[in-house]
Amino acid sequence: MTMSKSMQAIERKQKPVLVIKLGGSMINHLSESFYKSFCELKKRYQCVVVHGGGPAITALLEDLDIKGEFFEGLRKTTAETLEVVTMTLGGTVSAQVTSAFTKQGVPCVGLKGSDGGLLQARLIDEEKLGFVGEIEGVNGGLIQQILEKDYIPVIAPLATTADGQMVNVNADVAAAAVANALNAEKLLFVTDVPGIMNEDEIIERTTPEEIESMITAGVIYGGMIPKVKSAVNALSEHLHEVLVVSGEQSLVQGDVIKGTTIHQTVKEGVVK
Ligand SMILES: Nc1ncnc2c1ncn2[C@@H]1O[C@H](COP(=O)(O)OP(=O)(O)O)[C@@H](O)[C@H]1O
Ligand SMILES: CC(=O)N[C@@H](CCC(=O)OP(=O)(O)O)C(=O)O
Repeated sequence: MTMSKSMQAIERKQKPVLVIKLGGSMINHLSESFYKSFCELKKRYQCVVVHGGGPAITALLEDLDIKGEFFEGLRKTTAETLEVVTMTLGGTVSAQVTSAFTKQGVPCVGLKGSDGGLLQARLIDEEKLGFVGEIEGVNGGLIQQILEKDYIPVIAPLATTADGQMVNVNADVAAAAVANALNAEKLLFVTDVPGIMNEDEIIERTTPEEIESMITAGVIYGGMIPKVKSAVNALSEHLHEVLVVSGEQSLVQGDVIKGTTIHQTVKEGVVK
């Protein structure tokens, strides 16, 4: 029996939101089992994708002989760099992600965060970082409208400031802001490692306090830092768990999502 349109709409609204951030490190290496498990998750969640593209930006900057510089995982973005960032994230990478999903039979719509006020930002520190933004608003209504049409929104982490300046936003930061705006139940960071590692061991569950110590001890470094910091900032009364998972394998094992789970600290029965 086929479901009426209104029944389908009710069923969709009852599904919790899952935000999936696809790391640039993984975009061209996502496995068949990743896509299969994505389709499984799509039955249980309203999925929203935010993609990165750091390696592709770096490669094009090198080809063009433009010097790059990072501060705490954020790319210094001059006007010249911003042009490369915009064409890479909003052009090549966005099209690569949407065409890969389309090939797997997943209907999706690629959007730049600068479209329709989707991601609104302010400059963090123009002198030090140039055109790099932190998110101060998300047009969640626009994302909901796309979900209502049964398309997966695929968002590039470009944003605009109040006076219309395009800015570059770290994709982990953008994904966390989208998850918060949509009261998402889960946020997944899909990357090129099976989770947060301590030497060769995967850490299955961890808390904001442990993460702080792992950063200080140098166990967590480089590109993992913006990811775990965004994860910790994203934890809320709605979002109890953020996961770091690999895109080289299936995201799920049975009903359980594989990888490292970052969860709130529980103290004497109180979730903090
Ligand atoms: N404790 C850690 N566990 C796993 N990976 C780590 C850890 N600390 C740093 N990393 C690095 O973080 C990388 C993932 O971040 P990044 O390269 O920015 O990926 P993405 O493009 O997916 O956002 C890993 O490939 C690894 O080199
Ligand atoms: C401000 C800033 O650093 N923006 C990032 C945006 C892309 C990104 O975050 O991609 P990954 O997830 O692949 O690292 C950059 O320019 O590389």
